[in-house]
Amino acid sequence: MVVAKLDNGPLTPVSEGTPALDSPASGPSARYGKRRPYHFSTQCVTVENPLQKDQYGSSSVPIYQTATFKGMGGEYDYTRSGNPTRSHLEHHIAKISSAAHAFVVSSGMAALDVITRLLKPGDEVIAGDDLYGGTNRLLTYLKNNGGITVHHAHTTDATAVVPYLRAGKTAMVLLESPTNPLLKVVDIASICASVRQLAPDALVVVDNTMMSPYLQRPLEHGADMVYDSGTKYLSGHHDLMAGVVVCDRDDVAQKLAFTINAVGNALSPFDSFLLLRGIKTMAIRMDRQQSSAMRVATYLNNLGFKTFYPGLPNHPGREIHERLANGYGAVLSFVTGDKALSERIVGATRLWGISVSFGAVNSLISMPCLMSHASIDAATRAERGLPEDLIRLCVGIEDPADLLEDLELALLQAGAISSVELPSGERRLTRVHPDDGTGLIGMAVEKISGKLDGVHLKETDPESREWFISAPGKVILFGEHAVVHGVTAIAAAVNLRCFSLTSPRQDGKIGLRLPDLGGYEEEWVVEDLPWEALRALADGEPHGPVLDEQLIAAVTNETLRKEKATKSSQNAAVAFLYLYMMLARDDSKPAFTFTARSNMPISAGLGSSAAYSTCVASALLFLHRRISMPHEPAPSTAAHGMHPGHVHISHGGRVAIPKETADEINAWAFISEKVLHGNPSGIDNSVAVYGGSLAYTRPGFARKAGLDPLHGFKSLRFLLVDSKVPRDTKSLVAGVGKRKAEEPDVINPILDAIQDITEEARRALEDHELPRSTLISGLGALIDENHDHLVSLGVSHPTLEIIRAKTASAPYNLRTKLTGAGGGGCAVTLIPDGFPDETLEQLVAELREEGFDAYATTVGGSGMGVFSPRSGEDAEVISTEGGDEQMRVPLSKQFLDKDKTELAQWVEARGRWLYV
Ligand SMILES: Nc1ncnc2c1ncn2[C@@H]1O[C@H](COP(=O)(O)OP(=O)(O)O)[C@@H](O)[C@H]1O
Ligand SMILES: C[C@@](O)(CCOP(=O)(O)O)CC(=O)O
Repeated sequence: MVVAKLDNGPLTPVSEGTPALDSPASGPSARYGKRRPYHFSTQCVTVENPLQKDQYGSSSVPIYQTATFKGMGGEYDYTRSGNPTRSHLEHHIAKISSAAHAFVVSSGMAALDVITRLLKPGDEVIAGDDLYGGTNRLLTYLKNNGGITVHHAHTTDATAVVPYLRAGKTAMVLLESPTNPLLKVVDIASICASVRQLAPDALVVVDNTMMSPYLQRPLEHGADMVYDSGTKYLSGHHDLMAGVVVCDRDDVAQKLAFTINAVGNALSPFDSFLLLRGIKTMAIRMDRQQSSAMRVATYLNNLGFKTFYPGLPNHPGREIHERLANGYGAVLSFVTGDKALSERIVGATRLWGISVSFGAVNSLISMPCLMSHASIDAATRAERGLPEDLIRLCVGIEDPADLLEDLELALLQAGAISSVELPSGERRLTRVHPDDGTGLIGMAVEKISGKLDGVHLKETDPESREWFISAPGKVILFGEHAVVHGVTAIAAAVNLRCFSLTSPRQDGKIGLRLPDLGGYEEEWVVEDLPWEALRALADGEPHGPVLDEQLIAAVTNETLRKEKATKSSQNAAVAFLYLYMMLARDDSKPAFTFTARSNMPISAGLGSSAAYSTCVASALLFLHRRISMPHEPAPSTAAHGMHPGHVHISHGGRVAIPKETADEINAWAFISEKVLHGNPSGIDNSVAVYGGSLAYTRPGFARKAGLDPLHGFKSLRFLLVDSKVPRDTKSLVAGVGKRKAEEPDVINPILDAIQDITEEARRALEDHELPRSTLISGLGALIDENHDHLVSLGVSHPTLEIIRAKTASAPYNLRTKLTGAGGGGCAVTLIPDGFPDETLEQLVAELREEGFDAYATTVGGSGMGVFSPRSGEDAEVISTEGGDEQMRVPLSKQFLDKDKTELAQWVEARGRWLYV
């Protein structure tokens, strides 16, 4: 065959005798006398087969979605053996590949399977040493089970195959160029010449997936067969799996056709249609992909990362590649010098998807040793020179500016580069070389302050680790609203919680991710925060009762400058920034991302804001080193020798955080609540921090203030019903306050009556002699009474009354009141002992039918909790393709992606939590 150099120019016409001839192969240059073949991109879109004209002239090839064809002696009888949609596709692929024959099967590996079935026991195969993991796996299988001998040669050196070539023995030479993932170039033409000379019967097979027929056509360099994973560039959209085999030799084609029919792995009609559709845009996609890939490779190379891409001037195989191919493709890889650093980079990208495979319109990032090549064992990977820290980038068609920016932010965030502001005001990016691992975390953090003052973090420093913190929501049984004005309230922690994760970053920024609030995500450069507005607290100085309005205004301004903020996300961000700044110390302003997710309804009266505030306060106090977290309690040891041993009575981590630490957290959670609510009583954050159940009286009023744990509460069952009517605690609390000021004679007696209720309830709950049935019926009556007072305070809502009526109706006969701020939100229903489960289920179902959500809850559980996973250990290893391609998903991504219903169980199962 003629060796055609494409240069985007005319294609070599398909070889003589090919069934693939059709009219669109020749183009519109008749005005110059002789018609010339169309260019490649034109060939891609002109799908026409003169031997298979459509009866209706449909301009797109129809999907013959049928297994069988009627009649006898027709062209098609059974789709395993042949199908018109697939025939069109095969004809088209043969045409654009300038091949005599093309076959399409169900995946790239299926293509290789069909090809290797040409081998028989005793045959020898020579393969490269930088092979795709799946290819390696199949060859190993054949070696162990098929009597095939496999030699791995360093094919980058064309002469390396020569010692293995044995006439009559070598049956197949398997090549790939450039190799995946190291982008090594193999001189296919020169190896083909050696094979012809030394083992003329051997078939040279080339995996051309990295290039596609657009950029490289190995048949033209002497190969016998070429296969592609059609899942990649040919289809381009990662919405199908396919494999393609092309060849010129009729005898080989016959054998391939036999195998495909015999094993039944030909591509289905629908996937054939999709692949045909994808091919039409292949050239235009790949043009964009490879020009962006060149920019990305140049960028990384200029930063000093060892980058593998045949288009780079320093690539050792560039000259050979340019002889063989018409472009450099869109896959490149680079090393960072540190596996953990590479994992952080991969985890920090957002636009680049973490995924195996390549060739699609979306850009992907992966670590081959953990993913596509994980099926090659670590020792073999090392032997073949596959670096464990290698990152592979597969460039898509997004705007290259976005891709570069996302990569740059990830490199910064991971600590692979630092951005330094020069005296001129310009920013310079510098590669940060990984540490040599002398107990330091393995990264240098250069502060973005204009001078390069490297700061090393130790693994033991809280800022260098990830931390989970969680806090419960609450149910107020008696006394909401009144508690703001000094009345005692009774509340308990519920088994719904807010969970947060702090992940360190190295780019001098703090990030806030609140997926529950419309996916709010923002970040701030720490140095650029409005520090001039801060009146810093002296060491140990408490915050004081009033918020610093100047700082509130300054941080509010910071959040206003950001897009996408709603009122609630903005409030949450203001609380976060206010605490961050108030708690910061001059010498340490840690950079990290704080992500919070909650499995309770937000703004429904269950204290989501206090649970969030507790997470924020704990994380910030801790990362600013205002508090320290306790060590895990030592396990029990048996007496041995002179040592008496030590008993550790298992408490599941409870009561491990000392009271002084909890008090400090509570004080700051209250400050965050003030930012969110204006005038909170402090009951919500107290429950979120201390857990359990308690009677709470706010300080500053006539009654004795305090926080007393209650015990009887724990054994009570409740149903929480969310009316789903949104409301705003701040304005409801302010509304009652206003009425109290305007109509004290009406409101004060109501508040006193509520105090009587809470005192009565408390006495009953603490009276252990009281018969259980008397307790339950008494509490039911108090619930009704308290609710009526809340109605008088003007904080009920028609939906809450509907819920009350429903739960009070037969056969349920239950007592319900609003809980929390009211105005919508949740109602709480007391479930007496022995209430049948089926009846409760029926009630829940009926409430759901009416559009409400219901949660059966246990109360009185743990308060705030903390847990730090060991770095790196917790990256989840999940199997992807075929069961043994693995990928490690960074903890922060897992946390973000977990389904809400599984969140609590997943987070709590990460390890040993310590609770207040
Ligand atoms: N999971 C969360 N993520 C971020 N902010 C939260 C979260 N939960 C609550 N908040 C903050 O708390 C506010 C809700 O407070 P509020 O209306 O009092 O409801 P609740 O009765 O649930 O405490 C939200 O608007 C938001 O500012
Ligand atoms: C109304 C009030 O008593 C409870 C507020 O609870 P919530 O925000 O609705 O969860 C106010 C308070 O105690 O701060």
